[in-house]
Amino acid sequence: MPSSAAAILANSPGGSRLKANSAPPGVDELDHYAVYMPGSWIRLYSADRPSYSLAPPDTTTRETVSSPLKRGYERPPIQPLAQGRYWSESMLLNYERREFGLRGLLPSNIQTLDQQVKRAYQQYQSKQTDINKNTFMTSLKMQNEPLYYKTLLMHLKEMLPVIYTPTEGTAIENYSRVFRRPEGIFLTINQPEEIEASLGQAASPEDIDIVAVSDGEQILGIGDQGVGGILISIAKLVLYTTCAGIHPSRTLPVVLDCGTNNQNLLNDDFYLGYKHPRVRGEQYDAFVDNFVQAARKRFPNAFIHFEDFGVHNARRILDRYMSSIPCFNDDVQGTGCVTLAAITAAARASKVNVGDLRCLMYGAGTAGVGIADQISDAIALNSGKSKEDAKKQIYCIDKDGLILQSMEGSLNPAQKGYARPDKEWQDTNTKSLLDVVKQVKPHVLIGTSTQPKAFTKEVVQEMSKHVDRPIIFPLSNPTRLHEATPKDLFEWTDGRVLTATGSPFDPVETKDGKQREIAECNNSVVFPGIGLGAVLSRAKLITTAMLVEATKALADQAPALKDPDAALLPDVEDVREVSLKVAAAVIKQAVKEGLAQEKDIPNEKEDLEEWIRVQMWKAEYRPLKKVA
Ligand SMILES: NC(=O)C1=CN([C@@H]2O[C@H](COP(=O)(O)OP(=O)(O)OC[C@H]3O[C@@H](n4cnc5c(N)ncnc54)[C@H](O)[C@@H]3O)[C@@H](O)[C@H]2O)C=CC1
Ligand SMILES: CC(=O)C(=O)O
Ligand SMILES: [Mg+2]
Repeated sequence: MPSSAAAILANSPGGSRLKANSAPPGVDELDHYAVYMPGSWIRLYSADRPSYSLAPPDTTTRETVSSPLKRGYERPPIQPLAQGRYWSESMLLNYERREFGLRGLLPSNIQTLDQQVKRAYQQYQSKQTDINKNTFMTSLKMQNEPLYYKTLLMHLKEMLPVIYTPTEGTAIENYSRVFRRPEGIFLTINQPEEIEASLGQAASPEDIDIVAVSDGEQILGIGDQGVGGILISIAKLVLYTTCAGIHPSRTLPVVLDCGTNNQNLLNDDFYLGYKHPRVRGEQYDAFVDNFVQAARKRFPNAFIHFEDFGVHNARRILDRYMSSIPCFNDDVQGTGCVTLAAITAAARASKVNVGDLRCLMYGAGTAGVGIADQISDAIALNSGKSKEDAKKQIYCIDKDGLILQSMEGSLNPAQKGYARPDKEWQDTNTKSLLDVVKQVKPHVLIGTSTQPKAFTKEVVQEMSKHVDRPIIFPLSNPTRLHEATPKDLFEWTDGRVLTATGSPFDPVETKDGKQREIAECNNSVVFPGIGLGAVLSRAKLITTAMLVEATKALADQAPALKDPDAALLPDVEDVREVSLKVAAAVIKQAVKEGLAQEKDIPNEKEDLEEWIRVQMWKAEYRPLKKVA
C-alpha cells in the first residue's frame, strides 16, 4: 500500500458529530465518488475540524492543503470550469487517485455508488443461505461502510432479518467458528487494569457518541453466548446508523467478557472468549463499574446503550446508573416503549381505553417486566389511578406460573410489584396459562418467555371469547422462539387478532382475501430515534418522561390509526422518518427538563426537524473538505 494511502487509512478522521454531511457550496454533484484501493476503501468522511478537501478551490493559484496528515502538500493548479463547476468528474477522480498515491492500482472505469450498490446486491443475492448473506454483509461493512449502508438502506426490508434478528442470532452462536477479523473492544473480567488502555485504542475522546455494550449473558432468546455478545453490540450500532443516521465512525461496540456458563462454548477449542464459568457478585459489579467510569472518562459525551445482560443484572445495572449518566437499557426500556406504542395503537383500533386494559405477560424477565412497567405507567396516566393500582391490571407469568406473593423470596425487585395475593388464586391452576387466561380475561397477551408455541389454539380461543379484538404479541426472538405465528393467530381468531411480532414475518392473507401486514414489534423501531435525540441534545440523562414522549411519537405514526386492519407500527421502510420524529420528541423533553447540554436547539417543530435531518449521516461518498 502506498505510504500516503496507508497514512490516510490509519488517521482517517471520524467526522465530527453528525455534521459530516454539510458539503461545501457547489460540490454536491461530486458527492458520488470515492477513492478506493484494492481490498481496502478509504473513508472520505469530512470533518468540521482540520481535514482534507477535494472540493475545488475558488482560485486558480497553487494552494496548500492544510491537513494534519498532508501538511505542505501542494495542490496542482486547477482551472475553473464554466457555470460555477470547477472540475469535471474525471478530473476530480484522477486528482483523488493522484492525491492518495493510487495511480495504477485500480481499474480505469470509475463507478458511482449506485452502480456499486447494484453490484453488491447481485453478489448478496448469489449467496444461497441467510448465514452466508450475513457473512457477506459483515465483510462488506469492513471493506466499505458507505457502500454497506447504502446497500442496506436500499434493501432494508429484505436485509434486516439477515443483519439482525433472526440471522444475527445464528452468527452470534457461531462467532468463534466463523471469526475472521475482530471488530469492537473486548474487555475481560480478569484484566480490569486493561480497561482504560483498551478503550483508549478506540478513538479520540470527542469522537464517540454511542457506546453499545453487552456482557453476552442473555443474547436475544438464545442465552449465554459469552464473547460472541460483541456481535449484538455491533448489530445494534448498525441500526443506529441505518435507522437514525448516527455516524458509523462515532459508535463503539464493546463486550464485557465475564466468562460463560455455556458448556458448548467452554468445550469448544475454537472459543475465543475467557474460558471460565461466569464471574458474578462483587467482582462482576466492580468490573461493570470500572467499565462505566472508564467509558465516561474517555468519552465524556457518549451515551451508553446496555444490551442483552442477564435477568439478574440488566435492571440492576440500569437502576444503578440511570440517574447519574446518559444511559439506556434496550431490553427493558426500548422493548417497553415499542410495545406500549403498539398496544396504544391496538387499543385505539379496538376502541378500548388504555386505562382499562387487562394485560397478561408471559415471561416475566428483563423484557417482560420492562414492558409491564411501561404499560402500568400508561394505565396510571390514562386513568388517574395510582401506579400501584395500575399494576393490578397486569398479571405476570414466569416459569413457575403466575407470580404470587408467596414467591417473594425468589423474585427480583422489579417482579415483586406484580406479585398477586395467593388467596385470590387458590381455585386456579396458576401454572397453566390457559387457566390464568380464563380467570383474567386479558385484552393483551405478550410473550417474552423464549417458549415457542406457548400460545396454543386453546389459549388464544379462550382469550378471544372475552374480547372483540384480542391483542397478542409473541415477541420472543429469534423467529423460531415465537410463542405463536401470526398466521395461526389470524386463523384461530377468525381474523380478529391485533398482532405484532418480535422478528419480521411476511403478511398474512386472511379468509376475506385481505393481506394483513404484521408490524415488527422490536426495540429496533424505537431505540435509534431515542439515541439520536440523546446524542443531538447531548442529554445529561435519559429520563422516564423522555421515553414517554418517544413512545407517543412512535404511536402517533402507527398506520392502524388510519385503518384498524393496518399494521400497529410504522413500516421499516419509513424508519428514518420515524426516528426523526422520535428524536424530536426526546430532544424537546430534554430541553423541557433542563437536561439538554446542546445550546443551539431550535424551538419550532419544523426548524427542529430540519435541524435533526441535516445532521443525520447519509450513506454517500464525500469529497474531502478543504480547510480554510
Ligand atoms: N421484540 C423485542 O424487541 C425484544 C424481544 N426480546 C425477547 O424476549 C425474550 C426474553 O428476553 P429477556 O427478557 O431478555 O430474557 P430473560 O431471560 O430476562 O426473560 C425470559 C423469562 O422467561 C421466563 N420463562 C422461561 N420459561 C418460561 C415458561 N415456560 N413460562 C413462562 N416464563 C418462562 C424466564 O424465567 C425468564 O424470566 C427473548 O426471546 C428475547 O429475544 C427481548 C427484548 C426485546
Ligand atoms: C430485540 C432484542 O433486543 C432482543 O431480542 O433481545
Ligand atoms: Mg436485546
